Parts: sequence; C-alpha cells; structure tokens
Amino acid sequence: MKITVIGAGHVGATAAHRLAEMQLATEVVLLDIVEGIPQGKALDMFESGPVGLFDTRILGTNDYSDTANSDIVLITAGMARKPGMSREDLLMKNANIVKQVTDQVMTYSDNPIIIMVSNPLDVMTHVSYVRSGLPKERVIGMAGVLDSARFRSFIAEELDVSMQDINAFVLGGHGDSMVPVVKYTNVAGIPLTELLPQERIDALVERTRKGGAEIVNHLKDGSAYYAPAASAVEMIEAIVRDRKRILPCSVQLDGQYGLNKVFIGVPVKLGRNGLEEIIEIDLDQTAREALQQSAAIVETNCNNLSSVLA
Ligand SMILES: NC(=O)C1=CN([C@@H]2O[C@H](COP(=O)(O)OP(=O)(O)OC[C@H]3O[C@@H](n4cnc5c(N)ncnc54)[C@H](O)[C@@H]3O)[C@@H](O)[C@H]2O)C=CC1
Ligand SMILES: O=C([O-])CC(=O)C(=O)O
Repeated sequence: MKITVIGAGHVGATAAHRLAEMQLATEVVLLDIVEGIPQGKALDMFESGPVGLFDTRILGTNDYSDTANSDIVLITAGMARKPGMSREDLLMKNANIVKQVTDQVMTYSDNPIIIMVSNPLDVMTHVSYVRSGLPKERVIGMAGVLDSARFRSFIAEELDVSMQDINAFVLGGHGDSMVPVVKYTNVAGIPLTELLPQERIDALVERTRKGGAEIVNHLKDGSAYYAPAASAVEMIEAIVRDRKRILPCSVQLDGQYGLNKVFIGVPVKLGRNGLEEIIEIDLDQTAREALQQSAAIVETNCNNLSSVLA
C-alpha cells in the first residue's frame, strides 16, 4: 500500500504522521510545492518511528515521479482561510491548485483513490473528479466525518458521556449550509431528542455549522487540522482495511436524494474499492430541502469554474 499526501501543511503533515503511526501503508509520500518543507517534515516523522513503533517509510519530495503508482492520494494542497473569510473565498485559487495537482497525480498513477480535503470541499472534489477522469467511486471528499465528529464531541461534552457512544450524521455541503440530521443522532441508541431539550440541540447544531470558523477565529492565521486529519485518516483506514464503514462523505450523486451529478455529503459505504454504496436515508421535508439548497450552492460554484475546468 502506497499513500501519497499532497500538501505538507497543517492538515497534510498531521495526516501523514497519523497514517504512519497507524501503519496503514508501507510507504507514505509527502509532497509540497515548497522546497525543503516536505523533506524536513517527512524526515522528522520517520525519526519518530522507533519511539512511535512504526516501520512505515516516509518520503518528503517536490517531485511527482516519487508518487508513482500510489493506491491512495490525499489532496490537502491549497490556501486555508483566515478570520472573516468564507470557504468560498478560496474557490478560484484552490481550483487552480487542485486542477494542477490532480493532473500531476494522474501522470504517475493510473487508478488511485483520491480523497479530497482542500476547500471549498465539495467543489474541489468535483474539480478533481473532472480532471482525473477517474470513476466517481474513486474520488471522495472529506467533510461529513469532520462535521459529524464536531457534532458528536459537542453532544458528548453537553451530556458528559463518552464520545464513543454518540452516533450522528452531518450531511450536505461543507459550509454554512451543512445539514446536521438530528433524527439519526443518538446516544447508545437513545434518540438525542429524548436526552436534550430542543433549544440545546439547536445550539449544538449551530455550533457545529460554525465549527470551522470557531477554530479559525482562535488560530487567526489558518484553520483546523487535528480533527480534519483524523477524519481523513478514518476514511483511508476504512478503504485500506476494507472495513465497509458507513461514513458521511462528499460523493457524486446519481439521482439519490433527488440530486444528480453533484458532489454533496451523504452516508456512503467505504471499502477497498472506495465508494461502494450510496445510502439513501429517509429525510424529513426540512432536511431534504436543506440538502437540496446546499447542493444548489455547490452547483453554482462548480458552474462558475467552467473556465478553470476547460
Ligand atoms: N475538508 C475539510 O473539512 C477541511 C479542509 N481544509 C482545507 O485544507 C486545505 C489545507 O489546509 P492546511 O493544511 O491547514 O493549509 P496549510 O497552508 O497549512 O497547507 C497547505 C499546503 O499546500 C501547499 N501547496 C500550495 N499549493 C500547492 C501546489 N500547487 N502543489 C502542492 N502543494 C501546494 C502549501 O505549500 C502548503 O504547505 C485548505 O484548503 C483548507 O481550507 C482544512 C481543514 C478541514
Ligand atoms: O474552516 C475551515 O476553513 C477549514 C474547514 O473546512 C474546517 O475546519 O471545517
């Protein structure tokens, strides 16, 4: 198993180290456009092997030929937002970066599974899908796992219970229009609505929607990376170990939820072949409309990129 991480910044480097510690690959390649950064970080990670107890080889590089024959490619290259910015403000710059990165990746790997992280997430997943020519099962965006993890952590804190017992799904686009689905949120099987009053649930939903911005406002000069990296690695683990996990991911819909040819977060089964099944759950009218509104925003942003994708 060879896994390449493009972008050796906060998310990319954190994910690469976690991939190595979890021994999910025999080789992890960390690539960045800036000279020295991937080499230095990869060497530092490699030197943690004897104490972290892993044998994964980690190579830092600026040369795409080192990524040849990757099984999985995690794309984290691009700009992160600063306070006051929306993820959409990154659209044009990151679309050009993701386009160029995808073209380079595909020059050296025939049939990788691409996991997208760069923002705005659903649109960048679309860009990589179009440029790569890969089947839609092999281009998957990470957002729902992170947004659901945030919602789960807030619920666990509020109820003072283990995070392990919280199940929650946040669907839709990775932005203010995301759709936390309270109906499918439970604590060890007990519906959340039986454990918390509606106004507390509403407050946790609102905090989840703004979870990315909350961290950006603390950090001032960048965005979250521990939870995002852990979320991307959870998806990779499901694929590498063929776990058949049901996780919310951004995938291209083909009629499900009344939506067509748009990347949006929905529950999917992840296994060795990447996206193995899109799961259509019953949504109430409000959640269904919210998902459709969220998809309309992604579609508009994709349409604005026709010049980049040409
Ligand atoms: N999907 C999600 O839930 C999340 C998405 N993100 C997004 O992930 C991206 C990365 O975030 P961070 O790692 O915090 O940013 P960062 O600024 O720490 O790292 C980005 C890295 O990309 C590199 N880069 C830029 N252009 C490149 C190119 N053409 N080829 C190769 N590398 C290139 C930069 O040199 C830098 O090292 C951002 O777009 C951010 O918004 C971040 C967190 C969560
Ligand atoms: O907020 C950001 O820009 C980064 C991100 O997508 C997140 O942390 O959810």
